[in-house]
Amino acid sequence: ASLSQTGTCSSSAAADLHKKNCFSSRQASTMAHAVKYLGQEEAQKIDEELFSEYGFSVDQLMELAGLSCATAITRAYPLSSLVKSKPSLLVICGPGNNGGDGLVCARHLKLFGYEPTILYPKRPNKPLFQGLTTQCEKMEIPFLTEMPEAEVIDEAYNLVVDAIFGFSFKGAVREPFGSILDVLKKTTAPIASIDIPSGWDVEQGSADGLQPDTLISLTAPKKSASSFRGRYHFLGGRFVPAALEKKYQLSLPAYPGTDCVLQL
Ligand SMILES: NC(=O)C1=CN([C@@H]2O[C@H](COP(=O)(O)OP(=O)(O)OC[C@H]3O[C@@H](n4cnc5c(N)ncnc54)[C@H](OP(=O)(O)O)[C@@H]3O)[C@@H](O)[C@H]2O)[C@@H](O)CC1
Ligand SMILES: [K+]
Repeated sequence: ASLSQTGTCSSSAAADLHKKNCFSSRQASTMAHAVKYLGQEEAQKIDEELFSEYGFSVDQLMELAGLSCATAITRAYPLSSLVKSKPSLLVICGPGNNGGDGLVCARHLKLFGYEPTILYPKRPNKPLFQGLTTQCEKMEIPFLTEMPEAEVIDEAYNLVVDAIFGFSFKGAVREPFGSILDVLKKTTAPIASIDIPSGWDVEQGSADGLQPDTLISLTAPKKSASSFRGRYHFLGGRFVPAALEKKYQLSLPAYPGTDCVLQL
C-alpha cells in the first residue's frame, strides 16, 4: 500500500497505519506540553533529590502536600455539598509518608470546617509522625481503634480520604491494610486518594482495586494515574524548583495565581 500525494491511503490497511501515524504524531506534539507521568523509581529519585540536593526537610514538603490535599478536597466536596448533617470525613493513614500527608490533610480539613476522624493503625516510632499525631489529638480530631464495617462508614461519613500507601508501595498488601482495603472496596462513600489509589501498582494501576472518586497527584502524576476513572484529578505539591522540573522534564502546568492545587 502506498500513500497518495495528498497523504491519503490507497488501501484500508494503509489507511489504518496512516491514521495511527497521524494520531501518534498529534499525540507526540500534545505530549510535549503535557504533564509527565512518573515511574516509581523516578518519583522516588525526585523525592530524594528534593531532600538531599535542594535542602528541603520532610515535614516542610509534607505540610505543603497535606495542605494541597485538604484544598483539593474542599474544592471537590465543599461543605455546602455534603449529604450528611455533619461534615464528617474518615481519613485512613498508612505507615509511611503518604500517611503523614493524611495527618496534615486532616488537620487542615478541621481548620476548614470539616469533622475528620482518623484511623492510624501502624504508627512509625519517629518524632515527625508522633508530632503530627499530637497536633491532630490537640485539635480534637478523634482516632478510631479499628476499621469500621463498610455499612458503618457509608452511614457515618461523607467521604473517605485514602492516605494509606503512596509511591513506595510494592508487592502484595500486608495486614492490617489488606482487610482495610477490602472494606474500602465495599463502601459506596466517595474516596479521595492521596498521590496513588492505595493498593494500586504505582505504574500499572489495578483493575480490581479501589476506584476513588478523586485523585490528588503530588509533585507530578504517577504512571498508574492514567487508569484513574474518577471525577476529579488534581495536581498538588506546588514546591518543585524550576531546575528540578527541567532536569526531569516534568512539564508541570502553571498553577493559577497563588493556588496550591490545579485540576487536571
Ligand atoms: N516528593 C514528593 O512528592 C513528596 C511525597 N510525599 C508523600 O510521600 C509518599 C511516599 O512516602 P514513602 O516513601 O514513605 O512511602 P509510602 O508509599 O507512604 O509507604 C511506604 C510504607 O508502606 C509500607 N508498605 C509498602 N508496601 C507495602 C505492602 N505491600 N503492604 C503493606 N505495607 C506496605 C512500608 O511498610 P514497611 O515496609 O515499613 O512495612 C512503608 O512503611 C508519597 O506518595 C507522597 O504521598 C510528601 O509527604 C512529601 C513530598
Ligand atoms: K494513597
